Amino acid sequence: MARKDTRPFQVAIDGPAASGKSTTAKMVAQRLGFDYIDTGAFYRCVTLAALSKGIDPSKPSQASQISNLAQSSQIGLKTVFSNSSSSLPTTRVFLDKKDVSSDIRTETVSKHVSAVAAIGPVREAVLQKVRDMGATSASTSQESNSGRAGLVMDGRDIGTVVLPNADLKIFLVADSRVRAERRLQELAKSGRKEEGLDLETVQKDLERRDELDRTREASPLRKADDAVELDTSHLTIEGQVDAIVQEVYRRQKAASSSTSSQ
Ligand SMILES: Nc1ncnc2c1ncn2[C@@H]1O[C@H](COP(=O)(O)OP(=O)(O)O)[C@@H](O)[C@H]1O
Ligand SMILES: Nc1ccn([C@@H]2O[C@H](COP(=O)(O)OP(=O)(O)O)[C@@H](O)[C@H]2O)c(=O)n1
Repeated sequence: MARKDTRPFQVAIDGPAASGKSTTAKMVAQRLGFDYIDTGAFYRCVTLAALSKGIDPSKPSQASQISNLAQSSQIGLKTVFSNSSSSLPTTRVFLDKKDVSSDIRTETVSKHVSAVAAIGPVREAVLQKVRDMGATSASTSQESNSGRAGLVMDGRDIGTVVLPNADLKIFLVADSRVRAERRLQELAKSGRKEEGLDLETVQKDLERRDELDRTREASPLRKADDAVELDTSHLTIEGQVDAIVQEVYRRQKAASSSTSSQ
């Protein structure tokens, strides 16, 4: 799609759970000098806020309390990029000023987050917060390698709802067994693996969450018509990052030659 204005180059990355979205998005942002927003972290924060108040997100009667929490919670993200292209950027997540980066990644939060994200008013509140953050980052973005600022956002509805005019939309997929193996390994490595948690359970939970995300009424998980699908099952992280970075360069070049020929 040719770009009509000078707004930052936008990359939207969507896909099912543990398909590699946030790792890839962060590394793409680092390579290009773009900003990064992890929208899943917002839904995880609302879920954590509800659970810590003793609210059970699986009960539909609690939806309005959870929606109020989504509105009133203050959510912040801080991504620290590295100068070395081989080291992974880290994102710290703050809920009402408290660092909850680790607390929002537990299996308990993962188990409940899709029910929370299916509540319409919760999505409206999160969408507003994400748009506000996107607008702030657009004005403070680093200059990209190609002299342009940009933004990478990942989630479930970025290409369809949050950034419907994104310059590049990627839909990341991977076999659910492979995704479960990667998620289990990640939990073990970070010390967040709960006692007795096995591969079957992780795979079933990812599949259950994907089903909820795909079938909900409000902004379901789906590939945007103009998204490029990338299957990461047999790719390395570097391979998938490189494929996206090359596509950004290709589109930037095409957009600047179409502007200069006008
Ligand atoms: N191509 C890949 N090969 C091996 N591991 C990968 C690959 N892509 C992602 N991962 C790992 O899979 C796990 C899940 O990736 P993550 O980026 O958190 O996914 P998502 O944001 O889609 O949930 C992470 O531990 C990440 O390092
Ligand atoms: N844009 C988004 C991002 C996440 N979500 C919800 O938030 C949950 C957690 O997102 P996440 O990106 O942190 O999940 P993982 O793929 O990392 O497990 C998803 O399962 C969705 O239910 C959403 O509905 N819309």
